[in-house]
Amino acid sequence: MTRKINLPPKKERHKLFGSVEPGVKLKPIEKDKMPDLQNTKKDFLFTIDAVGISNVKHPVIIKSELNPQQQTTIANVKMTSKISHDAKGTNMSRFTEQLEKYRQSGGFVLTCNNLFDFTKELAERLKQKDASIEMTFPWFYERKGPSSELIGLNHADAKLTVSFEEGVGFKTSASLTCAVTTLCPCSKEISEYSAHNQRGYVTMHVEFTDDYRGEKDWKAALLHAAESNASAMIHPVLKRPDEKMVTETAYENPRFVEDMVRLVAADLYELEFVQAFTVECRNEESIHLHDAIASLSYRK
Ligand SMILES: Nc1nc2c(ncn2[C@@H]2O[C@H](COP(=O)(O)OP(=O)(O)OP(=O)(O)O)[C@@H](O)[C@H]2O)c(=O)[nH]1
Repeated sequence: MTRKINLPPKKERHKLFGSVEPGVKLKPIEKDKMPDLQNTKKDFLFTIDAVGISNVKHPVIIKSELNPQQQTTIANVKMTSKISHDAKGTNMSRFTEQLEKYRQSGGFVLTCNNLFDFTKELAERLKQKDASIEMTFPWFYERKGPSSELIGLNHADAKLTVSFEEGVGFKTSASLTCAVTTLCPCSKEISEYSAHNQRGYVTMHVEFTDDYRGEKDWKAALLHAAESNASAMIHPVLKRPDEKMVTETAYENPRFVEDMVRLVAADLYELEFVQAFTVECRNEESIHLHDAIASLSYRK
């Protein structure tokens, strides 16, 4: 039989588990009477390149050339600024205040112009000459089966970074990691039949040209650069006719990890809004426990 419990009131329950009455409090409770340690001015020896907050989860609205053309996703946000050697600390609360301002104005929309305004205002709010924001988020896009045209959602990991510095201007960069299929050319060449294949992850880091304002959707462009050069694309929904096409397409387009980074680099080279790039490919080898990796960097 279940034991009947004589439940005390909540306050008593808290006491039972160790809560105590508040102690004597002598320190001021008014903001203007509190010491402001972080605003102490003295020679603190070193200038700090970046101080701020990271790992902030925040809903953001992103636009895309691919369907769905607008979506709300969760970004992991990092915001920083420099502080000079004569200031003890930054004002941490102002980073989240700035984020909240954008949320309350109808949601934080991740466009270049919005991030330019955001970083400039953040620098002003912090009374500093610079500010940066980095947004990492999953981006979802529709993918059709090649034969059935049945739609499902895929996603890639995206990162957009904007930095503002007084007298210098804005710097914008981005990264995208997406999954592809790669089929081993060596395996195809030496085997009587079949060829092993694997899921490859292509990561592209790009610096945008100074005049880029998001006219072309960088996410869709980077995704295309990776997928159009792979052995085959990854699909959420495949019926048998689709599966046959994907399998044969991979066999017709074998790729080493080296081939992948060079071919993707060629596409990024052709994108006018890209100033510099790094391409990495990591194949989760199906015939090994280890991964095969390659990377290259280029500045135009
Ligand atoms: N600078 C700094 N602040 C920190 C750190 N960790 C936590 N904080 C806290 O961030 C909180 C808010 O700081 P501020 O933004 O300077 O708060 P405030 O001075 O009341 O706000 P303002 O009126 O905007 O200047 C403080 O309670 C700090 O203790 C840290 O490592 N560095």
